[in-house]
Amino acid sequence: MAIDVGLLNDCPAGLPGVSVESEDAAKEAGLKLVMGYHQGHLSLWVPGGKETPLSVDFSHGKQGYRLDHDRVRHERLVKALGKPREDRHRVVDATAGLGRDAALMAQAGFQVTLIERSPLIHALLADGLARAPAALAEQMTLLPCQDSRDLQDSALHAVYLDPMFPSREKSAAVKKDLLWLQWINDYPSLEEEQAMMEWAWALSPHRIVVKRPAKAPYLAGRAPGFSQKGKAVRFDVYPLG
Ligand SMILES: C[S@@+](CC[C@H](N)C(=O)[O-])C[C@H]1O[C@@H](n2cnc3c(N)ncnc32)[C@H](O)[C@@H]1O
Repeated sequence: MAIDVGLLNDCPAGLPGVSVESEDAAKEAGLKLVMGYHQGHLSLWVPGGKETPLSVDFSHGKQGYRLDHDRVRHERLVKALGKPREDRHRVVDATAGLGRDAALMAQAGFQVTLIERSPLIHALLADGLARAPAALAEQMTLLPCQDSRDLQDSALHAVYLDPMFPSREKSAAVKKDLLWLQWINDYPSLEEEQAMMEWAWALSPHRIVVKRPAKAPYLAGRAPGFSQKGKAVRFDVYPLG
């Protein structure tokens, strides 16, 4: 079950969580995470913890480096997407999360529609996009917080899926941001995975690309046409036409 997050007074209105006056109050209330503004970014962090707060930043740090024009075409995700055909440059990122993969796809030249159903993660993403470089932000459209399966769309190059998958590693080895995402999100059931695949199929994109941990079973048990394999993750590609 997802945990409750402490919401400081400066958080956007309407988010789910427990209102707290201060970080100390969140800690005293036993809340594992708190949300508020840190250095001008909407952020999530462990109250009283030493870890750097988590926010979405498309300009600096590791993400900024990966977005370099020359590097992006070497990314396995971009290879898995292949070259867009005709005038189909649009990709639906149905599990947008913190928008990292969406930014790679946008930088590779795709027009990306981002969908995120967790209100807290959606708020982080919206804040990051509001600060993103204009050229990148123009390639990315964040829809209002919703379940992607409510979307009907057509003429897509690809639907991209990166649903949560339980980590096999011990907590200390799991990256901080991944661990925190795991705290506030529930894992999809097999039925949900199947529904996600069926929805993606029904949109008739040229291909569906699914990100999985390297050793994880195929999403919804469906074998892909081929995979782009890396050490830690692989991208399963379902060419549809
Ligand atoms: C592993 S994260 C994705 C990380 C993302 N690829 C990135 O680069 O930051 C999965 C995200 O998908 C979202 N999600 C899962 N099922 C969804 C659905 N049916 N509709 C919209 N969002 C969904 C979860 O809330 C979670 O934030």
